[in-house]
Amino acid sequence: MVFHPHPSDPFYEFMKPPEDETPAQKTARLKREADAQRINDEIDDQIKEDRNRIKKEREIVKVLLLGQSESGKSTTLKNFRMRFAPVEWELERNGWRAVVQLNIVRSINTILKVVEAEMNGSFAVDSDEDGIEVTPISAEDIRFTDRHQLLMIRLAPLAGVETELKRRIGDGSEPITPGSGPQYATPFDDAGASPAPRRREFAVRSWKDVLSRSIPDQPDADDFVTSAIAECKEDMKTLWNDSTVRVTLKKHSLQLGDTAGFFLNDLDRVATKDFTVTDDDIVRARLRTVGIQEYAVIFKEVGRVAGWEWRIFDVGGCRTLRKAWLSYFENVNVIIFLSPVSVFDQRLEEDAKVNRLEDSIILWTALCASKLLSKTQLILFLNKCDLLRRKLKRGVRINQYLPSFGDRENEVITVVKCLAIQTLLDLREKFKDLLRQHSPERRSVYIYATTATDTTATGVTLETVRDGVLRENLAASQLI
Ligand SMILES: Nc1nc2c(ncn2[C@@H]2O[C@H](COP(=O)(O)OP(=O)(O)OP(=O)(O)O)[C@@H](O)[C@H]2O)c(=O)[nH]1
Ligand SMILES: [Mg+2]
Repeated sequence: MVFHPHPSDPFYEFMKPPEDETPAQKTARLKREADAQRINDEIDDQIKEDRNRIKKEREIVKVLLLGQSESGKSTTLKNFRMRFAPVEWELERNGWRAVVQLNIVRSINTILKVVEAEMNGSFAVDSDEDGIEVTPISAEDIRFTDRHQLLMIRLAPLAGVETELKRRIGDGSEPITPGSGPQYATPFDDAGASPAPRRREFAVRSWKDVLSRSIPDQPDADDFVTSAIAECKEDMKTLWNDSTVRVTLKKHSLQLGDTAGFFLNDLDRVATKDFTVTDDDIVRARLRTVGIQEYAVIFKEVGRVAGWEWRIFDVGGCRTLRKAWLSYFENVNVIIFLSPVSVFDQRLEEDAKVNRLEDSIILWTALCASKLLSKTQLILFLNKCDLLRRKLKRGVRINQYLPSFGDRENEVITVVKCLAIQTLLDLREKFKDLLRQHSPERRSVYIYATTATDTTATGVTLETVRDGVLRENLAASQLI
């Protein structure tokens, strides 16, 4: 609507039409006024739109998943998406089939390499992608037979299957060697030395690239990879269940059952032509993150809030990739830090000198001390509780590796459950103390004991986390 001032308005004199205006002049004037009004309205709309967008962006919660490699960041992201973005989750389901298949053939090929080295009586520090360190051991107590030779021959095609799967998964994205290059213990440090990585693992820049590629809706039973895996099923089972092979793996300290992407106990189901991927398979499948992945999760209704959006960023946790985290620290609302609790007897893949739990502590301390992150809400997941229990059951103790922990030699805690709880309590206190000592200002941290592969329990934890963030946000906005 064109604005016409009232005769009492001081602008009236300026804006009133000339008295001798011809009909043509009047038409032109009215058009000019209408054009001016339209432009005005467009500018008003744009301002309104910008205001709404800025308001909405302020309401979007920016969440970073941080932690060392294999701490469970991507698995936590999968849980978020499974629980709160079920439609997209379903669309991606079949894309994970190839990742599970790659996990299977990699485990088998790893076993084959160790067995082969053992059969040859040789030892080698393998520098290829698996980086299996085969140490010399006496061959007397390991007796291989022709049956093993035959198995090796029959399973040899799986090397080609692994290459093909990597080509498919990596095609269009970029297989990278995450363990090489300058290393950063924390994102705030200068580059440290670059020791040779112990094991190199297949990685892609983003799942989106992998999963959005042309993936058939149904398993293709005639596909070369699926057929080859199905044909090798019985031999793979025989290899995995063979007692001589098990002794060999044990001698080389290869705890395959505890490693990422382990599916050898599920071969009857997963090594078949009509294998359909379950939720559990997806959370157990391992695909190392190299690039930073961003996913939006929209909560339909939380209390009285509807359509609340979280932007979740999943980073690569390897030391060579930590510098890249820094550019995501600005305006981050929530950090979910994952510290795997079962790793106290393990060393970093990228630097064999560093104990994995100590690495996690260094990283947590640096994040707590950062001024840039002093307003960020911290949430700590003490993850891989299932593996902690399994390790404790095997008799491995934290104070054998880190003497400052669980220093209660006189205390006899025989029940694994109690020991696990005690270890978790010790760790919780340690992480809390570090926050208290290093945070630039007083703040709290929410700590959860998690097993990210247990999707039911993790789903409940994520709801609690979401509700906690909502409460903190409301409290903060009332303070403002
Ligand atoms: N048993 C067990 N396995 C877990 C748990 N959390 C994660 N995993 C497995 O550990 C492996 C590594 O987890 P990811 O989520 O890929 O680790 P990440 O932190 O994203 O690692 P990067 O991408 O290398 O930084 C996967 O195979 C997961 O299935 C857990 O609580 N228990
Ligand atoms: Mg990851």
